[in-house]
Amino acid sequence: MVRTIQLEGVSIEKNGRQILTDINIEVRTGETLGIIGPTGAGKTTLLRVMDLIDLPSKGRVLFKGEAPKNEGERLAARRRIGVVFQRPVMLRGTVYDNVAYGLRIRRLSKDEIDERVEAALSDVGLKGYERRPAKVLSGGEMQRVALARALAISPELLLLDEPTANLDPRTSYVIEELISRAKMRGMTTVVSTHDLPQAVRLADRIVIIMDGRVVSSGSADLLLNSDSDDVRAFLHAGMLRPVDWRFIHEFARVSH
Ligand SMILES: Nc1ncnc2c1ncn2[C@@H]1O[C@H](COP(=O)(O)OP(=O)(O)OP(=O)(O)O)[C@@H](O)[C@H]1O
Repeated sequence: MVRTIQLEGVSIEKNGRQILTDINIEVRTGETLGIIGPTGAGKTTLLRVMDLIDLPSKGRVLFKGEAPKNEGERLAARRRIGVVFQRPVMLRGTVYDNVAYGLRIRRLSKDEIDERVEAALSDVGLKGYERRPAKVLSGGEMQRVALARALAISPELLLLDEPTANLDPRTSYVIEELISRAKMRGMTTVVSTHDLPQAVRLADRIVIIMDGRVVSSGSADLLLNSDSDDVRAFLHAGMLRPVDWRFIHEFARVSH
């Protein structure tokens, strides 16, 4: 089985705080992996580790089977990863400039940049926004520009941190459809979310993290039938009894 990224015994400590402990996760090429967990569990930090920004205090991270051996290799690997964080950063300039950013760094031709920016903006439903200043967009629009920027580079790994947290239901639906279409094209995606039905709709496998540790992982069905106390505790922490969770799962399946 081909793996795009693997975390082996990864621990992260920041400012004297243990944030992630002994994480073992593999992301298989072509799959969508859902990361769910309560607020503060370490989901964003986990995505930062997968984006090769946060370096483990212990353990190692393999991208395409290899751990970057030096700074040059780490940066080269990072260029193959697209990421959208929860609070997207807009660069100065227009929407076009923002989406073109990674393509210019990669020194693509002007024609190819135009083509890719147009395709990515149309994918996220923002065709016609090219000339708008990015910094005055609404939160939801910024989120979509950030997603277009990540998709435009045709990443080998797409990391999405709560991609619909600030969006209205219709825009959330557009984004979910986009993630599903990217998956159909073979995109390897990791999506962190608070939204359990969303995880069930999008993910092939789900990892539950609590207090910086993986407490369970597997298909939605496997989690549903889990008799682990930790998983049940999470469902309760999310104000969901197992019976609600079961209902959500059925609903997600029917409404997909
Ligand atoms: N630089 C840092 N120094 C100290 N503590 C940190 C640092 N960064 C994150 N943390 C702490 O680590 C924990 C995990 O943070 P993280 O942002 O990864 O959680 P999360 O699961 O993404 O939360 P949320 O769902 O609320 O976004 C939190 O308690 C946070 O306060």
